[in-house]
Amino acid sequence: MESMEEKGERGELGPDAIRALRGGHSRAAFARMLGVTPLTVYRWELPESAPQARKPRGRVAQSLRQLLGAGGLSGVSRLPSLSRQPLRPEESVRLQPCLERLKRAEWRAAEEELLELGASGVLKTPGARALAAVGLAHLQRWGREDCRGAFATLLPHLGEAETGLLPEWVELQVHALAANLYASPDGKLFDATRSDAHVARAEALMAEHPDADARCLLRMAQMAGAFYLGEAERVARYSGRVAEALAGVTDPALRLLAEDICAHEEAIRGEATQATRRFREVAQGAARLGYAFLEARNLAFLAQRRLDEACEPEEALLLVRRTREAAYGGRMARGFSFIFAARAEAEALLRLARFTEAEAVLDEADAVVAELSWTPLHLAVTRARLWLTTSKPAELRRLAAKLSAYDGSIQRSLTGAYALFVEAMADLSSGPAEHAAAGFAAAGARSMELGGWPYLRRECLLYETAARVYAGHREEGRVVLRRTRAFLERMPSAWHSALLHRFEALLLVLEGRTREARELLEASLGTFRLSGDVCMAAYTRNLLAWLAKHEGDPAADELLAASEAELRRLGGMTPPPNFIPPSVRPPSASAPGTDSTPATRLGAEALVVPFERLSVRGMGAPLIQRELLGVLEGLFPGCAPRLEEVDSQGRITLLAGLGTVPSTDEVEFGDGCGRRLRLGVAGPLPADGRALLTALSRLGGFALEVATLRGFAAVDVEAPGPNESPAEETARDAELPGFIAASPSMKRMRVELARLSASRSTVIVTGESGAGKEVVARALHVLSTRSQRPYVAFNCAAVPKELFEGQLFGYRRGSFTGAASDHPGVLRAAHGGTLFLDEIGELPLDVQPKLLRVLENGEVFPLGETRPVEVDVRVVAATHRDLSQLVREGRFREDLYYRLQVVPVRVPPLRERREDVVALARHFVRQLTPEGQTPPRLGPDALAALMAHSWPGNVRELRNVIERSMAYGPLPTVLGAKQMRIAG
Ligand SMILES: Nc1ncnc2c1ncn2[C@@H]1O[C@H](COP(=O)(O)OP(=O)(O)OP(=O)(O)O)[C@@H](O)[C@H]1O
Repeated sequence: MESMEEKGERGELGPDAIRALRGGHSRAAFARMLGVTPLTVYRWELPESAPQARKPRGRVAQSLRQLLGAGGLSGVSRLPSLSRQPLRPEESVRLQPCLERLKRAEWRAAEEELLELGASGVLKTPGARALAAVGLAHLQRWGREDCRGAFATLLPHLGEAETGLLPEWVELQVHALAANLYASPDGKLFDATRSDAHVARAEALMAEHPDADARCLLRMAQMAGAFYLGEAERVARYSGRVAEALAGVTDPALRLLAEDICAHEEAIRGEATQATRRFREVAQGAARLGYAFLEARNLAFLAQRRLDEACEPEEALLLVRRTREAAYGGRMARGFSFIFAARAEAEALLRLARFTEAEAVLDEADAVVAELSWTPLHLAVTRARLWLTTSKPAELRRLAAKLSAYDGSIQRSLTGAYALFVEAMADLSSGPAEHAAAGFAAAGARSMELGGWPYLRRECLLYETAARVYAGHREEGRVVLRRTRAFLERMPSAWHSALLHRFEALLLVLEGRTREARELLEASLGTFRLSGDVCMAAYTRNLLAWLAKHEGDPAADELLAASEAELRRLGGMTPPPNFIPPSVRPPSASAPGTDSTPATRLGAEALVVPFERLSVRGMGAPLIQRELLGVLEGLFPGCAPRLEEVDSQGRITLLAGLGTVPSTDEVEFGDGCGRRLRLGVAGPLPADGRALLTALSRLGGFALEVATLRGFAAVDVEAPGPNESPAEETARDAELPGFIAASPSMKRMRVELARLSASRSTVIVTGESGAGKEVVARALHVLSTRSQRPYVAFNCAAVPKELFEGQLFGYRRGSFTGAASDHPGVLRAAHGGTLFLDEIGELPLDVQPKLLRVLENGEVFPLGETRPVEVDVRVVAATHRDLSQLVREGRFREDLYYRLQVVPVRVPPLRERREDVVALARHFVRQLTPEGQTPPRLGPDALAALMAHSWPGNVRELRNVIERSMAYGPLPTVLGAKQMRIAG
């Protein structure tokens, strides 16, 4: 027998050689390795005399000869690189635009083009077909959240990647995507080992083919793998790597996706405030890019976060609706985002006591969970709360059993910890409270063992406090209470704090401190009532009625009857038998030493409840404002309180309360972030009323300051500008990409600017230096029907007086010494478009009548011309000076002054619109980060420093500060206050 080497040398590729080469491989596998069909291999192996027999030719023959030379396939796991077929030029040309579309999240167009390409037969090489499949699978996974569809698309090409048939850079793409698909939130697909194997293969290829986008995809796969395995520490580690990998990513859709991953990691770590900001930013970025999946997903998370901040449930429902709209618009499959949106929706419905609807929403989401073979843990807390409220212990036990029986691959251990939690909820509902307390403690401890899952821990701590109280464990109750409080300090949530107040009140009753208990219950009731939590408000009222009975209040029976009727009316919300601890039952069962005299409500005591209500951590600004008014109404019934904002010109905007009744007493205060507010009441106040009003306004001011500094959503994606729908606002953002408007006043202005789009009227923009007058002028142009025509800016302060006229109106050659050629002048240069005349106050007196003529007749008289020239220009003028003062001083013509005042627009100084500070700072950080690098984050100390500064130089000063802070050395990951060096 001839050896392989001998055959290789002779280069003979007869049937025997082929069969020997194929060895133990099937024809199909061998064919796949070579990129030919099994039929071709069959023909090679036919006796040479057979009519169908063929011989290998060309490049394939070359590879086979090489293989022969190398001693055959044995020991070769992949074919030598020659068997990798490069893409043909025409294939690359056709594929490139589709891949570019994917980067811009233009899923629909990309899909159509890729499918068309596939069907057209243009893609001949396996590499091109695989690349098209990667594109399709990518958009299915990250455009539609359809992991299964993506997997089905990619699967046929995984084999090709295994056999080394694809060009290496294409193989890398296949492995990167496969790593992510095996780390997907679909229990049927999830396989961390396979995901890791693909990561390893891709890493090996990346040594030769560095690819920043693929690297980021791999880090995302690792982070997702760790998350779905429920390994909190690894999640943190890999998320840091995602953040690092972000640096080189150029693909905008991928960047957003990676940002979203980082936000999730922050949320998992319990850095809720920071996460909220990121969710909001990603949702906005996604809306701008038209990236429905990310928008939907982040809106769902925002809804959940807003519920933590005790927003009104209706607001959360609105966000959920927007999530669904985005998902629908993006033709998304029902997956991860659907489940999270449903959870927020059910939570909001529960607060509105719409129990049946909440249950239906959860059932629907559960069906999706089952379809995806996903862990049921993410709906467990909401479910448990619902069944605790509606007293369904049997259902709770069934849920606990379901959770502990879960044997899927996603977050199995964590699901077990949730099972313990739900079991404890069942005990709280009907079993012994001691068991419940021990159960919550065990579930909390388990969450810590698993690396610390703060959301589960928060629930465990909170309900353990309640259980300890019901079990009559005073000492342990205090200890857990302290722990829960400390936890909520780190992870503020207004809603959970209000609930904790309620449980704390029960503990106080147990300790015989009923008056303090009442105060806490009232504070908690205030928060629930104002935030529209019908359900919790009803429970708290019921406790207050019990307390009244306990205190021997003659009206208690009536109160109790009314409260129980309310609970029944709300859908059978009878408190479970042990819901009221024995110590709160009538006096016979009360603890010794109980203060049984009705609470007196005089002097300092009157402030306890208001102070408690206004100092709940984690409230957003709107809730604080309403709390402030609610507290005033409680203290001075019928006083018609109202809260207004006063700008630097003394203009008033009503923020809350009724604006119809004139105030008889009012105090002004700051919100610590540059805004002046005014709290007013109508009607006579008691003797110390004004002092009380002042003290409350101060406290309200602090609460607002904290809320703003922490970034609790006062103004954000869900708060559109006046008369503007969220969709319109998003559209406006897209139209004016560099125009930052986060504050209500700037949002209002943006709407007004758009309304002026079709008008030709002259606009005068006033405002302090650096406030953004030119930015407004440009925005006017961009939004106007003239946007496709020229925009010309002319600074009246920068041109010597003698050249002024010529520059503005133009001149003919020779019309004055030095006029060597014709000059059209800026007015004619702006024909059809917009002329921005900056520093109009510097316009020389003798030029003023000529400009007036242009404004009145649309006629320009260039120097040296005998006839006027018609121009169609919209003039936008700007000044930081007081033009009326210049008129009084005779330095500005009155007629021109009035002509300019047709449409005045005032840009407020930055100190009057604090909400813009952080948004602008982030915008500048992004703008000033060199291409290809990751913009640093602004650290909390930097944010606080930015918010505290008064910005006399306005936006320009802010931009300079950011520029300076980024000017030295390599960019840090986080920009701190130290780098800012804001002038004092
Ligand atoms: N709303 C905004 N969004 C983004 N950037 C802004 C905004 N407002 C101002 N800026 C930036 O701040 C800087 C100053 O703005 P601008 O030049 O428009 O101020 P100005 O009021 O015209 O100043 P001056 O009175 O000194 O001419 C510019 O870099 C501008 O890009």
